[in-house]
Amino acid sequence: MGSLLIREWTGFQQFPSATQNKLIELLAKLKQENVNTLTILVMGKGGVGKSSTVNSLIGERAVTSEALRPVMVSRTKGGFTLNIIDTPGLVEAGYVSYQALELIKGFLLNKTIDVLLYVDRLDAYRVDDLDKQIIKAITGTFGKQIWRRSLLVLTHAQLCPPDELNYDVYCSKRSEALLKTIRLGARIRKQEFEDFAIPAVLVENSGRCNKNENDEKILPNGEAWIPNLVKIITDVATNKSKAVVVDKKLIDGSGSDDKGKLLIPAILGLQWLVLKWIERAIKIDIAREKRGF
Ligand SMILES: Nc1nc2c(ncn2[C@@H]2O[C@H](COP(=O)(O)OP(=O)(O)OP(=O)(O)O)[C@@H](O)[C@H]2O)c(=O)[nH]1
Repeated sequence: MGSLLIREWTGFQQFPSATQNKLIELLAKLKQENVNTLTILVMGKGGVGKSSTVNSLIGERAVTSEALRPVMVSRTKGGFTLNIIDTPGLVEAGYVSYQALELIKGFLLNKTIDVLLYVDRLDAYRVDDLDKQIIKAITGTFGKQIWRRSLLVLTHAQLCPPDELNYDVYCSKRSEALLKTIRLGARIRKQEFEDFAIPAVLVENSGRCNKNENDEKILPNGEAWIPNLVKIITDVATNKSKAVVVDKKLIDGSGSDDKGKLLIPAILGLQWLVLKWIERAIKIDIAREKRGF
């Protein structure tokens, strides 16, 4: 982290004062809980709006799109440090990019992930097996616990739903479909998943996003989305679950496969017993043949 450049959070001044006031309140709340640093990891497929969301949160064009490697942007304000890690898309030629995951893993070594933003588009209508494979790969890399520290972020939220569906109904259908995919891909029991409820948050990064009378960017339902996104991030960061420490053990053991690894000695032992049993049976057979049976 020697070369890490931590700059003053000047982009903060770009937010309208109504947003600034709400953010100051949220930062004060974090301080009360002794949270002085937040490290947010942003992941998802390519082109879903990861970099744009990072820039919206920072309030400046801090990262450029199509980064081939993870990039961390760090900003400080009043003793608080915000780190946001933008990552390359997790799909390459229609498959999960394990190369991208390896790069992300390596970059995260010795860092702690406080919150994961899993980004997808609100205006995509399908969830398919590839989505499930991506969730599986993330879970395999960081362990199931990462989902307790995550938010589902849906970009392109300023849309007109198809088939004249009501906006809220459309949004909940899309987020439910993605949350179900997360549950199935991460193999989390339904009850457990419902207990820790991953929040879904809507985002509109476009410069053409509508604004309210206070100049804040709003969603079609009138909600100012930047303060709402930051609020949900702070809720997740303080939800009493453990942050994900990316150490060598996690990287080598790759999280959720640990249970499988524990079974390896048992399987080897069983194999040895079976071999011994076969050996014994063969010896008995040979002895019988010698005795002329
Ligand atoms: N209308 C609209 N466009 C968006 C939104 N978010 C991102 N975009 C656009 O979608 C395109 C892709 O956005 P990026 O932020 O580069 O997406 P990314 O996920 O970082 O892409 P990769 O770096 O390739 O993985 C860009 O042209 C953005 O301007 C959004 O909320 N609304």
